[in-house]
Amino acid sequence: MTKAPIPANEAERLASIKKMQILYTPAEEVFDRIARLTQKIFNVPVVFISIVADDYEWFKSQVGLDINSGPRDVSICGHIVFTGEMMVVEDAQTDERFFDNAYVCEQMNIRFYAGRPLRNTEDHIVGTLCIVDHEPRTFTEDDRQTLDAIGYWIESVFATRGLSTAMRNLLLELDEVRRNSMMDSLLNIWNRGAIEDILKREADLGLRQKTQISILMIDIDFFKKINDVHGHPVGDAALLSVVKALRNQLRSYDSVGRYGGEEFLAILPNTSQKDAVKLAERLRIAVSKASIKSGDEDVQCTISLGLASADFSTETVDINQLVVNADNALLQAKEAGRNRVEIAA
Ligand SMILES: Nc1nc2c(ncn2[C@@H]2O[C@H](COP(=O)(O)OP(=O)(O)OP(=O)(O)O)[C@@H](O)[C@H]2O)c(=O)[nH]1
Repeated sequence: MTKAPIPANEAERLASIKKMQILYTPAEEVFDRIARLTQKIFNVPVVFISIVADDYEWFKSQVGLDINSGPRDVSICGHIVFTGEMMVVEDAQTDERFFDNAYVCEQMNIRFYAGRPLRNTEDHIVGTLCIVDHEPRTFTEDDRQTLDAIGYWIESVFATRGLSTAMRNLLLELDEVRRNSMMDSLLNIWNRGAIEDILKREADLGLRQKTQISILMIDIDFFKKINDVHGHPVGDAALLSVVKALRNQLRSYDSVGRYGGEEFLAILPNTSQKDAVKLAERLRIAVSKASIKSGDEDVQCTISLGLASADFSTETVDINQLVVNADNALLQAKEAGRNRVEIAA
């Protein structure tokens, strides 16, 4: 196996990645959508957007892969970071650089690989967009141009990535190990401690900037029954499907975290009650339309939502009380029959 050489500007490259606040962050819908679309366009089983860090590579988004990082010294993407060029390996098993690579042979069963370098706004190569097949493939000039265009799109997203100030501030304070410990490992969203921290920061910002804030307490309806009837793995798949539907509708500067087993807290900064109601309805409908496979059966689930809003320009806001209010509204939504949004009094 040929190890990828380390670029001459490695220290600057790593510092530039750090500034992006992208490593060990929750999944972001925009990257996941691009990865899913790439999979459809090329009809490949595996797509990933990797960020190549000091001694590991981490996947910002992945389709068809159940790992989210790997060691850099066996990373094929590391070669692209070094050369800065798109790399196509039509059959990794007959390529002398990769035939005995641990990724190729074991973990990822890579036969075909194409990767396009991804540059950030400071013109550093931070990682790659990769497509992988378990069979050898040919890659035409047209295919190269398509992969290049999608890579360009990801680079534009790097440039305009709209995280909220509260989330950016939290990320700035955390090293990668702590970031990882603040995420829910099953759902790849913030855990309860993190979402509570973000809420406090949003409240501080709201107070300073005299804006409005809305929060949503969201709970899956009759979730116990899904587990009991279809089993825990289908329950897990249902959780993932709900999160996907929520993330699809939420804006990049909204935050969502797992508040309890099947309960989520969404924070909508700069959002009036009127706009939050519309968004909550969109979330409710999106979840009700999603379905999960259980054998031959399609399993559907719904959510109940409690909404609480506050206006920092006209009232003194107790953020803990706001959470209690959203929780009470959620309880009302449950009592009123579920699959509905209730607004806190
Ligand atoms: N599969 C799976 N189940 C979980 C997870 N976390 C919590 N649960 C289950 O979620 C269920 C929650 O059930 P309840 O609190 O009774 O609520 P419910 O059935 O959704 O009923 P309502 O909220 O009243 O509509 C319990 O059976 C938990 O075991 C998880 O990570 N995976």
